[in-house]
Amino acid sequence: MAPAAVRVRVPASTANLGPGFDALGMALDLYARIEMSEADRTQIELFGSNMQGIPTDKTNLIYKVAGTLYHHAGLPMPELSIRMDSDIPLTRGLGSSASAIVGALAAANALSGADLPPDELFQIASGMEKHPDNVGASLFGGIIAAYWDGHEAKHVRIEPHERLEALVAVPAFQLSTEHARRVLPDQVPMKDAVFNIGHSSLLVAALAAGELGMIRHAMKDALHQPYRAALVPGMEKILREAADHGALGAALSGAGPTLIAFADKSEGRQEELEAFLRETFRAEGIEAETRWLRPSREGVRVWKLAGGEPSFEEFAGGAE
Ligand SMILES: Nc1ncnc2c1ncn2[C@@H]1O[C@H](COP(=O)(O)OP(=O)(O)OP(=O)(O)O)[C@@H](O)[C@H]1O
Ligand SMILES: N[C@@H](CCO)C(=O)O
Repeated sequence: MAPAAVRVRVPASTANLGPGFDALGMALDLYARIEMSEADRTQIELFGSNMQGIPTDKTNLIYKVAGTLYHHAGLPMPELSIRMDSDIPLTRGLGSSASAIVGALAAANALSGADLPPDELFQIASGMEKHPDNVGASLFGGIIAAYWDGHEAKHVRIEPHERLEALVAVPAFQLSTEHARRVLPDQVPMKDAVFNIGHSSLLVAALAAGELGMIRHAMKDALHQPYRAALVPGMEKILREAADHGALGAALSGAGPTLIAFADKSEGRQEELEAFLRETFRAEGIEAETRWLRPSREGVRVWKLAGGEPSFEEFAGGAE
């Protein structure tokens, strides 16, 4: 039976991990939350500072994605009451759009009673986002190796190593994926393609085998980061020197402008690495907020509400 209301919690994600352009993603323990129920008239309420500028009418991405799910399931689209809160900064390379897509699909899937299997949601989400890296991570959690060929997406999930943690440096400016894809060339030299196949393969093997020491050799890219460097001052220096300050490896997170550095929790050089990232950005005149995150082992989680649950504000504040 379809529930009267549902809530979902969906993780942020970092895409590419350097060489795995449009193919690798990792879920991070930073979350967005959505509550959805049927209503007489559509109403969208957004909470928190990360929702600024997001529309609250039927052009809202959450509402539109829910419509796609109902359409896909062959069900009539109802009017909806939607509430959303997010700790994921918008348009910074931490997968805010993927979290919105996956969160809305999972919520509408449960609310409608369609109960499509997770892989079907993955197909729909990959088609919407046009690459499977962020949506796969937000949906399944952990680390995802995936492709989407324009018709079909396939993935394998890798369990993150228990000592792996990530430092993100989030600059105080936005960079849309659309803009950061426009600077990429249509064609690349064969040697760059071969470079990325080798490094991406090594990275996947290192992550799967838990060989953290191999990450610094593998996390190098010739397909997108060199072209995007001009959009993110300080990025080249961070990618070149982060390992000298205790990082296992560093990459542009998704389409940027956030930089992400991975570390081994047991090595104890967190403060040095954090200062290096912040000061490198500051030397370019950019304020960046730094934050340590862990991989989120869990992907999107759904609760069907029966009544008597804590308020949405309490849920958004961490109550479950
Ligand atoms: N909760 C939301 N509700 C509605 N629209 C959203 C929401 N979250 C993100 N979006 C839309 O997605 C856009 C950001 O998508 P974009 O792909 O450019 O960046 P990102 O997903 O944050 O980063 P990246 O894809 O590089 O990891 C926002 O400007 C907004 O239009
Ligand atoms: N793989 C994508 C992630 C951003 O959505 C890119 O780098 O453009």
